[in-house]
Amino acid sequence: MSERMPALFLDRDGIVNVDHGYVYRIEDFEFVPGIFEVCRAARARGLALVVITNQSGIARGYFSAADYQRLTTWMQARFEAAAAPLAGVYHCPHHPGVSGALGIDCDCRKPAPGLLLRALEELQLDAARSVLVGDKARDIEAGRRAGVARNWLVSDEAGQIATAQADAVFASVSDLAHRLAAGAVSF
Ligand SMILES: O=P(O)(O)OC[C@@H](O)[C@H]1O[C@@H](OP(=O)(O)O)[C@@H](O)[C@@H](O)[C@@H]1O
Ligand SMILES: [Mg+2]
Ligand SMILES: [Zn+2]
Repeated sequence: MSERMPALFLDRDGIVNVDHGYVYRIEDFEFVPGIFEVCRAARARGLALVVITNQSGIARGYFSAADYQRLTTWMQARFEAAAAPLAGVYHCPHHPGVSGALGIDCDCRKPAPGLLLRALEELQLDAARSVLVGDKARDIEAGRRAGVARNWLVSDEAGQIATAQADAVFASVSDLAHRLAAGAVSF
């Protein structure tokens, strides 16, 4: 039996790309500075890269599942081209506050741990050696509930670390990239 790999779980909006609000068009998808450096550092340490994202814009009718998939396919190609291939991308299309089939109280919308638990199982990942990077308290909570060992918050809001119960806080993704390069923090 092969050994489970550790992972770097990445929130999407706010960590991979600038959160302009329910982004679904390629032309609105702006990579956050430093994200590829962080991902290459993780790959160099043997971590699989997995994106975990709430996409309630689908349930809300702001964009379609096909729109989401088109952007995701393009994003995956950009990661490949940056020598940081993604092992998986998991999304929650639901929102409990809307009508329709996707208007459910699901187990995958963060802070619920469902997407992480699915990725851990399907990709045979080791939560105890994994790291999650998110920009919201709900990302940190999902990571903790899934048993991810280290849950890091990127936030420029003072006081967020205590509220979010994060294991570390970074002012920006490029701040994290610089600290990794300097050896001040490691995967
Ligand atoms: O950060 P991740 O999980 O990758 O994705 C978040 C997005 O789905 C959107 O989530 C929304 O929150 P609500 O889903 O409406 O609560 C808002 O925060 C939007 O600005 C944001 O674009
Ligand atoms: Mg986010
Ligand atoms: Zn869901």
